[in-house]
Formats: sequence, structure tokens, C-alpha cells
Amino acid sequence: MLENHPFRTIPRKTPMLRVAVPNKGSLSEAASAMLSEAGYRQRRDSRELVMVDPDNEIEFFFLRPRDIAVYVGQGTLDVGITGRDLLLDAQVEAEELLPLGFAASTFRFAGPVGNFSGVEQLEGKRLATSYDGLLRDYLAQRGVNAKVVRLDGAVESSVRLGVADAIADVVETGNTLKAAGMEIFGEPILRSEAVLIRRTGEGGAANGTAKEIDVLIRRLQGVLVARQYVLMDYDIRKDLVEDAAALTPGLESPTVSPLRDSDWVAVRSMVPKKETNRIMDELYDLGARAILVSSIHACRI
Ligand SMILES: Nc1ncnc2c1ncn2[C@@H]1O[C@H](COP(=O)(O)OP(=O)(O)OP(=O)(O)O)[C@@H](O)[C@H]1O
Ligand SMILES: O=P(O)(O)OC[C@H]1O[C@H](OP(=O)(O)OP(=O)(O)O)[C@H](O)[C@@H]1O
Ligand SMILES: [Mg+2]
Repeated sequence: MLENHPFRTIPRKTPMLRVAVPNKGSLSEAASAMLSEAGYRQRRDSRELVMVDPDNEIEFFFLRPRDIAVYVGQGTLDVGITGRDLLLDAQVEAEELLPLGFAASTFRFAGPVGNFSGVEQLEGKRLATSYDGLLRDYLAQRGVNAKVVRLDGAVESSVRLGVADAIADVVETGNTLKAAGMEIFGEPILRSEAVLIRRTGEGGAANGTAKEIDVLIRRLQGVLVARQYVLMDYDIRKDLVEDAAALTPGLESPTVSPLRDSDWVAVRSMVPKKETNRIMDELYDLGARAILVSSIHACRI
């Protein structure tokens, strides 16, 4: 009866790794893009609920990002990609394995312009949020008693509509808050980004998938490094090589190779992508020439 059902499990000797991937929202596209870059097959049609990658012995389940921590926490799925804020909000037995460097946001308090300046002013107030678990924990830690109003979305409208005095919500650019006549106050409750998660403790890799999880982590780390670093090559006079190496220390140590002109050497090093131009300028000022930058397509560190 289950033969053609999308959730049928294919009988196998060793269990496949079961991975939860966001099917919609802010995390979805970037998560699938990262998995593709890491060499995994991803769905072509956004209505697909499950997809097997037989070459890598992995099954991907496309689920709501908010639900992913629940499936992983219960051990139904081995690992998943979700937001750190969603993981903490779910209050389940799952932990972060690897930050993934996309969908960065902060979770913050905000109120009508001029109304609040600190968390202590929230005592006895009504706070609207979609992340009530996260917010209740934070308020309890700080000993603030406030009424938490749980809403599904468009939280910025809740104050104007009279159901709350202030809000706690995801802030990326701050444009949504500004448009609603609100401003942030207090320290950020949390800094979030997409993360790879796994069930906490003993049950972490209960069904013999520890090796596949390690491979997945290493591949994702490879993508992160390839995205964050470039390869820099340059020629420099031998007596300046120590100064140059200080500018381009690389991950372990730069490669220094001899040149036909024995007064000069060629140096190759990995450099943080964001600092490429500053480092090129400084190397040039030092006397380096033929400075070349190339992107890293893939790597294992
Ligand atoms: N600008 C943003 N808006 C919402 N969530 C964001 C944003 N930037 C990053 N995120 C992260 O995305 C995750 C929320 O994803 P989710 O799919 O639930 O929300 P969404 O993008 O608001 O989708 P939807 O409202 O369509 O359900 C959280 O981890 C959040 O921190
Ligand atoms: O700081 P910004 O760049 O403006 O982004 C943050 C806003 O984006 C999200 O809302 P979304 O559009 O997902 O609507 P929702 O609140 O209904 O989920 C989030 O809940 C904030 O409202
Ligand atoms: Mg939303």
C-alpha cells in the first residue's frame, strides 16, 4: 500500500542518513543551494516532500523550518537545517552542530518610537512574538514578568492594533520595524543564523549514521571555506617574505616556492574574501608584484 507513497522507506542493509531541509521561507533556497554546492542532489520541484540521493546514501525531507527541530529532537530525522532562533524556540532535545553562515538575523525587542529604552521597563507589559519559547526563557533569566502574546507573523502590527505594548521579533535590515513606526531597544536577545542540528546526547547518531553525519559536516565546512576565502598568489623579494607572510598567514602557513631569480620567491596563501583588496594594497606597498586572486571551487580543510 505504501509502495508509491513519498514517505515510503526503501528497505536497505544500512540506514540512510535522514536530513531535514526547510521547504519554504527565508532559509529554504539558501539551504538547498548549500547542499547542492556540497555535492548533494536537491529537489527540482518545490512541491517535492522527500528526495533520495542514492549516490550519497541520504534522504532529504522538506519540512517547515519551525518543525525541523521537533523532528530532529524526536530522533525521527538524524540532522536538519534550521535557524538558531527556531531551534531554541522549539525547546527540544536537539543541538547545534555547525553554523552555516546564511540567514543571519537578530532577535530583538522593539516598541513605538520613544516608548521604551530598556528591558526593565517591560515589567507588567504585553509582549507580542512568534518565538514565545525563546522570549519566555529570556524574560525568566532576567526576572522580568511580562505577558507574552503568541502571534504567527506580522508581529509589528500588534502594537498599533492594541494587543501588545512592545514586540520581540526577527530583525534583519530593520526596514519592517521602521515602516511600522517602531524602534529597537535593549541588547539583542539572540544573534541567529542557519545552523545544522542533531539530536542531543546519546541518541545523537543512534541508527549508525555517525560516519555519514561526519561527511556531511566536512562537506558543509568545505563550502563555508570556499565561500569565505580566496587563494592569493604573489611574488616578493626574499628579504620581505616574513613581512608578507604576516599579511597573509593562511590557515596554517603560506606556501613559499623558489623563483628562477633567486632574490625572489612566489607565495601562495588563503585569504579571507572580505579582506582581499586591503591585503592586495598592503602587499603591493610592501613590494609584492604579480598579485593574483582566484576563487576556491571546493575544499576539505
Ligand atoms: N528577514 C528575515 N525574516 C524572517 N526570517 C529571517 C530573516 N532573515 C533571516 N531569517 C531567519 O529565517 C528563519 C525563519 O524562517 P521562516 O521560514 O519561519 O520565516 P519566514 O521567512 O518569515 O517565512 P514565512 O513567514 O513565509 O513562514 C529564522 O531562523 C530567522 O532568523
Ligand atoms: O528587518 P527586516 O529586513 O525588515 O526583516 C525582518 C522582518 O521579516 C520577517 O517577516 P516576514 O516578511 O517573514 O513576515 P512575518 O512576520 O509574517 O513572518 C520578520 O518577521 C520581520 O518582520
Ligand atoms: Mg515570516
